[in-house]
Amino acid sequence: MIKTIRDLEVTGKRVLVRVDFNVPLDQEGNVADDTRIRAALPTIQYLIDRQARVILASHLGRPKGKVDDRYRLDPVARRLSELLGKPVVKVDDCVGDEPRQAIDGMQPGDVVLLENVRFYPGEEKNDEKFARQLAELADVYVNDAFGTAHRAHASTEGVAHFLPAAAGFLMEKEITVLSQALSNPTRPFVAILGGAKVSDKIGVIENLLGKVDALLIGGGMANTFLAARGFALGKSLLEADRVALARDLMARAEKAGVKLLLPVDLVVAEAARPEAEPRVVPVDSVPEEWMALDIGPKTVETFAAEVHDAGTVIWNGPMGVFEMAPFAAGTFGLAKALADSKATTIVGGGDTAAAVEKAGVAGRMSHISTGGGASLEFLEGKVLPGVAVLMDTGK
Ligand SMILES: Nc1ncnc2c1ncn2[C@@H]1O[C@H](COP(=O)(O)OP(=O)(O)O)[C@@H](O)[C@H]1O
Ligand SMILES: O=C(OP(=O)(O)O)[C@H](O)COP(=O)(O)O
Repeated sequence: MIKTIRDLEVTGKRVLVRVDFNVPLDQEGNVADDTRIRAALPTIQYLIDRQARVILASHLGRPKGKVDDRYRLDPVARRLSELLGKPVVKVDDCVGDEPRQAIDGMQPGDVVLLENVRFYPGEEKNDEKFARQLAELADVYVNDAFGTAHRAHASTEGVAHFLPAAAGFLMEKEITVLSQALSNPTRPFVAILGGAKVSDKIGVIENLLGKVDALLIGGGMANTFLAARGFALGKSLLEADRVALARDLMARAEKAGVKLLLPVDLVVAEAARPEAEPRVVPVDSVPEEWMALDIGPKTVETFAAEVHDAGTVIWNGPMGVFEMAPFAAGTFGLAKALADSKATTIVGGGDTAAAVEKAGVAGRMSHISTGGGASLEFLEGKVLPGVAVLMDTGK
């Protein structure tokens, strides 16, 4: 059993809440999709209502252990303040004197947002000293960052060893819904993978092969598989060192009797730019200096047919660079297919959730998970490190 926020005494306490505010930003640096911020509101509001001092911590992007102004959390603080209808104090550091002083000045019910925890290398290394520095800021710890629960980092795992720790409401809800989907999925069980985090997520496929009936691969992920089939992909996003693995996974899928579908046509352009002139080509005709940036209409049709006949669908990773109009049709077409399907539909990932929202069909999904990689690893049957550390061991 996982401990939850209800099991903690929070009134008047300093509560460190790990949230996943890793949200997409627009060209001006403003929050482009606030799904993940809204998803954390029940926990934050619960703590405000109980007169806790709410100290929020998150990462944004992958600044690789260094301060990077592009990944500061100020725009997130502004959006959160609007959503809560009260001030949110943004601190420019996440450990040390500056946060300590801000926290000393807090009244019950106040909210502080710390700076990006990934500005310190100790975060991703799960460095004990850094975890202790975070723990020093608070009396209790709540983890509501389901989207980052598959990472054993200082703010998601390490810190929980040094404070009374429990899951927030979002974390609890995600685990409940995904467990139900996993326990007895209505078949056919179809998984759709796409997006850009290829090396991160390609390993997941091996475990999914034992669970699903069909696997549809699009987006950046598909390029590596198409390369493994021998197609030339021009300048497309492609992980050359994962091509052999892709080939091996396709062989395993065949052995396991899992239907594995790749794109049959692609939307290509000279560059990933909003004003680019896209062209639809069959997978064997990507021009040398061009990039595959979306799945083509024939592929959408094929994927939609699988979704139509499915009992359960999990989808993580956009089918193309949907942020730009010329490359959005594949992702939006698939989103619509899921919305129209009678299947249980579970969509996961920060960008995928944003895409479904942008397509206007978010309300027609069974569940939108705030975690992409996290929901995939959970559905593989893995115990996520950020969850394991919240288990009630009776201590
Ligand atoms: N063919 C492609 N080439 C380059 N980038 C792509 C391609 N297809 C999708 N993407 C990008 O993948 C990103 C999302 O990937 P990822 O982070 O794995 O998804 P999520 O956040 O939903 O888990 C989007 O920003 C999208 O532009
Ligand atoms: O956006 C996230 O994951 P996702 O893209 O798999 O949904 C999480 O915030 C984790 O980020 P990370 O993959 O940089 O560790």
